Amino acid sequence: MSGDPVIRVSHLVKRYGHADAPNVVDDVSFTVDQGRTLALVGESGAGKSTIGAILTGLQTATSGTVQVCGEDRSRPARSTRSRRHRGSQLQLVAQDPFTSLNPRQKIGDAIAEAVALHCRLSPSQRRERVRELLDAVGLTPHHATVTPRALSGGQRQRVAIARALAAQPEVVVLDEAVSALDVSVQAQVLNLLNDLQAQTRTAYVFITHDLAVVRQIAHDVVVLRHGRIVEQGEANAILNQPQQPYTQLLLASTPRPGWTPPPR
Ligand SMILES: Nc1ncnc2c1ncn2[C@@H]1O[C@H](COP(=O)(O)OP(=O)(O)OP(=O)(O)O)[C@@H](O)[C@H]1O
Repeated sequence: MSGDPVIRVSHLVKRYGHADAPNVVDDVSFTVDQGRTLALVGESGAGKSTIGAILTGLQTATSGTVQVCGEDRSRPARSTRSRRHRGSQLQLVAQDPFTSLNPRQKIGDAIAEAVALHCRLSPSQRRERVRELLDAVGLTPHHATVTPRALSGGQRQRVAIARALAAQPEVVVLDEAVSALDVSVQAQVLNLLNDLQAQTRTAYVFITHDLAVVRQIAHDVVVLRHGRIVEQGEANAILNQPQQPYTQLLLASTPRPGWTPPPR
């Protein structure tokens, strides 16, 4: 894998519905290397989630190609085996883990289920792996015994991350994964993601409308508007010296480090 991007998206186009419908993703190309975080940013309707849905196989591209770990993902998986194989390479963490967590299932069982799907382990090895995953995301064995309702939003998002990591994927796509959290909890989850990445070299595709979040997590940025790339490059360059008026406008509406709230 060394040196090869884990994600390669080339000339991606997506239209919903008839052939004359507008392209909601229009000729988008980017790569993501192992151990790096690419942020897809842009205002509502820019096409960010559609790109995430194509990467995760929930949507099919109209044209263009998507490769994950060198394998073509442009067509949907045909078999359960192929879906599982793809899941072992790429996992999704969505904005609201309530949609992916069964409200009646204990957290330990939810994580054990994800472990069992991707690794052949004995029951005792599986319990050990669940403990390791809970520990990796800053939760305790006690949390394994409760249902999602007993957890805070930040803790639920940690569970969603643990479930994604159970597959030991090369890539995690995070679609507005911290948007619903308070800023301080957001910072904790972003720190956790950074720490996990340093250990595992997992690549992240981070979908967000929030440039303050981009500042904390991204190595590279793709700025989208109406489905097209406005600007792309290293996060430092884009955030500190944006070249395009649209990026400048996005940045101007985002608090910067050192920003203090106006007096009340
Ligand atoms: N299933 C669908 N059918 C038809 N149109 C869709 C569908 N999903 C998204 N769209 C349209 O595609 C465009 C891009 O939507 P998308 O959700 O990808 O944007 P986004 O940048 O993620 O926005 P947001 O931040 O609001 O989620 C929008 O105009 C949206 O209405």
